[in-house]
Amino acid sequence: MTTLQQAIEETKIAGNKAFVPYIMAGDGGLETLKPTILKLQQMGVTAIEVGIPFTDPVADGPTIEQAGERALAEGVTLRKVLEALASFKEEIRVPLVVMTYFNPVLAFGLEAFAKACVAGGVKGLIVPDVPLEESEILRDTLNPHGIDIVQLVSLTSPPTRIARIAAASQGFVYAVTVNGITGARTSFANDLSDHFAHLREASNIPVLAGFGISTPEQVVSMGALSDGVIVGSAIVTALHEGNLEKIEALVSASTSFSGCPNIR
Ligand SMILES: O=P(O)(O)OC[C@@H](O)[C@@H](O)c1c[nH]c2ccccc12
Repeated sequence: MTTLQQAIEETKIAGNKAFVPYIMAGDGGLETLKPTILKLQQMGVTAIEVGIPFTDPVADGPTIEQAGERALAEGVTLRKVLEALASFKEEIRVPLVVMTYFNPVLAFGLEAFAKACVAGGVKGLIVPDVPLEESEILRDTLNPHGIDIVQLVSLTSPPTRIARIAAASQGFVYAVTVNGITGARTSFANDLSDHFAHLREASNIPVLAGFGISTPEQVVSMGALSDGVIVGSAIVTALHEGNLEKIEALVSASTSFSGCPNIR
């Protein structure tokens, strides 16, 4: 079992759901990266998704796109983020999952990127613009360094594709809960339970739900269908506004499952 999967399984054993916040590295300046990660870890998050700012973030809605623009204006790059992580690696106890588009990785050089990830203590990678069919190169390069490649499943994936993605994904399966881009949503399709039941049946690693989740209530309802949640835009907004109470409320919703029979 990988470190990432292990961290998620531990939340399950404790009767809780995984809570994985997404942050935009360098939003507010690269010097905020360390205090932000340490703060989230202190709040009890399961893992942290560290976003790399990119000029053409095709899967992202306005909240994350704007956070990326702020970080780019601070001169933040993939290399600088990985170097910053390496500088306080010993203090990081939660697994970090880097989320980047493929272009910066290609520009970095795959093997050099893998080594820089190891130096930064990175445990997983999400590259949304590399489809399953092209993802072997990532696994071949990163797996020997102990880094998982997390795959995304969309709501519209047919069952045969869901099975292939679930089998290839490592650490966890990222179940995208909406059709479209990242960003807070007020409602979701109401037929998600069949989709999640099928996905969990097809996966022998945890299934986490992400996209659109922005309130404690949504953490609870999506957590009930899955092994945990990923929250991006709502966290990015709360960090930008310095609203730590909002983050605490979201995290504590993921632990409200204690004592409930585990539905899996
Ligand atoms: O922002 P949201 O709607 O809470 O969605 C999570 C998301 O931000 C994070 O996982 C993410 C940010 N950018 C992405 C691009 C693709 C896949 C996932 C992501």
